[in-house]
Amino acid sequence: MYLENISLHNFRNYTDLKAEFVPGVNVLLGANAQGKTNLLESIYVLALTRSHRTSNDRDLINWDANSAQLATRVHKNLSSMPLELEISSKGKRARVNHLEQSKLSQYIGQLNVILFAPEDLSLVKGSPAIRRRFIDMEFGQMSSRYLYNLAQYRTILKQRNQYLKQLKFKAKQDKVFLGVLSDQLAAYGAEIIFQRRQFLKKLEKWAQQLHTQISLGKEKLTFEYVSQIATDGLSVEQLYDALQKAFVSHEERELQQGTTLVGPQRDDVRFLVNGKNVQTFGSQGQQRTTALSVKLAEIDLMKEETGEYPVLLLDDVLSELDDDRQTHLLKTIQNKVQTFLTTTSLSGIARQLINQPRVFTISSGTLHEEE
Ligand SMILES: Nc1ncnc2c1ncn2[C@@H]1O[C@H](COP(=O)(O)OP(=O)(O)OP(=O)(O)O)[C@@H](O)[C@H]1O
Repeated sequence: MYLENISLHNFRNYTDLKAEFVPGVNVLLGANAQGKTNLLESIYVLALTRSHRTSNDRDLINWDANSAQLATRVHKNLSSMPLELEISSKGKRARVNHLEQSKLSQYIGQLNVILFAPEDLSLVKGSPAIRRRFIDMEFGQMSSRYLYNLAQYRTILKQRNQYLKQLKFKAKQDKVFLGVLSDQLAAYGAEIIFQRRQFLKKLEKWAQQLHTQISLGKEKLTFEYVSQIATDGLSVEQLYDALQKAFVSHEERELQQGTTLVGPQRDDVRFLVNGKNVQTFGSQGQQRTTALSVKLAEIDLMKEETGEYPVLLLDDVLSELDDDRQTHLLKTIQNKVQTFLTTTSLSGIARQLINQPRVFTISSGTLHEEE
């Protein structure tokens, strides 16, 4: 799939922007703080209805305005379709083919994007929360059922945590309602863990191939799902039973601490290179290769799952990669993945590897196409 164009009204520092893109590589060139990342962010927001760098939607609206409008035409399945998103203090409204969607989860998935930024190294080096967010965001784009399970789980988790806090201060504890919440949580939690494991299995297959290529056959990348309960090879029903048992065995501690201690909100994924945890034992280079392989693997996985390649957003990453990795990345995307890449200079980029890029210069929220 690719974006034919974009139109932004009062999004960040773009008061009025209209641009046409090429299906190949679109280079966004400009000095610092001109709006390069804002433009990538707008594409990300059009895909996922939320930003990758702020959870406060107000930040996305121009400081002098009350609402922002974003629109694009997405080309896929040999035709094209308009997507529109409005962000205001009242919330978000999304339209597909001019039809308003009653739920944002119905809108998400029409446009698939993969964002790659320098901080993606934290996917390997950072906290488990970063990896959970990665799984949830990427997998959520491919499965509305997963998004639904996640939303249900989060709502019940919040209720259960509130209830645990209340119980903590009660002399006489009525645990019947806690049992009901635990049961619901186990049901959604089991689905989530099952789907995550399936997703990771598929992603691992693609990431493994890429990692082997980039490391010239020297390294084998594997993934491991990390949870307080045993999850290996278990069905949804078995995971449900395991979670229920875990809630029972953790009940005393949960009551003391006033929070839920087991479940997918605490799980993690470990990346292993030649059987060793790359987070603790990997060199800087191995960690970079792992992050790159995992991100690039998403491109192939999305194609496998949805039938279309996603749109790739590269925020200032080419200059961060050494020549070999840069070459690998550019060869992977060449002629198949629409790519938007931001850079402050073209000098560090192997331009000969990019087939007929369209170069836009960005300055103070305006765009000019270079001849
Ligand atoms: N809500 C907003 N309304 C108006 N302007 C905004 C808003 N949010 C951010 N900006 C402006 O956008 C600019 C930052 O743009 P952006 O983050 O896209 O920079 P960039 O071109 O990617 O630069 P760098 O190369 O430093 O990352 C800043 O000048 C900032 O003041």
